[in-house]
Amino acid sequence: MSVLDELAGGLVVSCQPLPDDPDDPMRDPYVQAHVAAAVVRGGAVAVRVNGPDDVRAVRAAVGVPVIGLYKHGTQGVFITPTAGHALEAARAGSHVVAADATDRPRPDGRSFADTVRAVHEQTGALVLADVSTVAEGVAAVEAGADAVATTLSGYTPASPQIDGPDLGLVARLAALLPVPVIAEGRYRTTEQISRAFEAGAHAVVMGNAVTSPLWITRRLVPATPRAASAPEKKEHR
Ligand SMILES: CC(=O)N[C@H](C=O)[C@@H](O)[C@H](O)[C@H](O)COP(=O)(O)O
Repeated sequence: MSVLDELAGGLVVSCQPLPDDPDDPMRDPYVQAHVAAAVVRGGAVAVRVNGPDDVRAVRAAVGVPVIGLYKHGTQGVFITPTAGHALEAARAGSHVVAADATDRPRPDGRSFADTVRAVHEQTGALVLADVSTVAEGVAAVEAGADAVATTLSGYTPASPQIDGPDLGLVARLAALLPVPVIAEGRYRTTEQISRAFEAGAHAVVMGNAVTSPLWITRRLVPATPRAASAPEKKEHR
């Protein structure tokens, strides 16, 4: 049985600190290991984790598959941008390595296929292609990806800039591709999860809406009167 079979019909939870806030107090492998253990206790069938240190800590804390990535930078191709990052994520204990498979230029000028080849030849991990369009999904499978995720729809110029998840992309990829299609990106509600499975998703990934108190609180606070009148922010410890 492939490790991807363990994800079938389930909820995957992404346990990551906020990429755009270097001071997110959740940026700590010990913390992420506990977050991962909690979501697994809640029923998550797998977890998605960023960086070798967090992958190692989470791998030791949970018994479900770990989808590891290794972000480098915040612009352009930054989710596991090179084969070197992918190999580090795999060697830290990822069962599946997620990497950007969009058609944008990669920082080392190499291809997504090079990353797939390196991971398959040098480790036992599978490769999950994070894409933003149908064409990128098709190309990722031709390059050898074991599964495709809609993670980057909404984050590239070629994809629709919508507030909610790109359910249309899930449906089109699921109808076309011979590999599992994973729905990811801006899933917030149980209804969206159901609609992704109806569209043919193999699994659904939820991140910030489950695992980032910073992200969740920042979305709630603007609804309070205090937010409108707040003078300067004081921190009480
Ligand atoms: C675009 C990008 O960098 N996505 C990253 C991928 O690993 C994460 O920052 C997201 O939190 C993750 O994809 C889950 O998505 P959401 O938090 O929307 O449920």
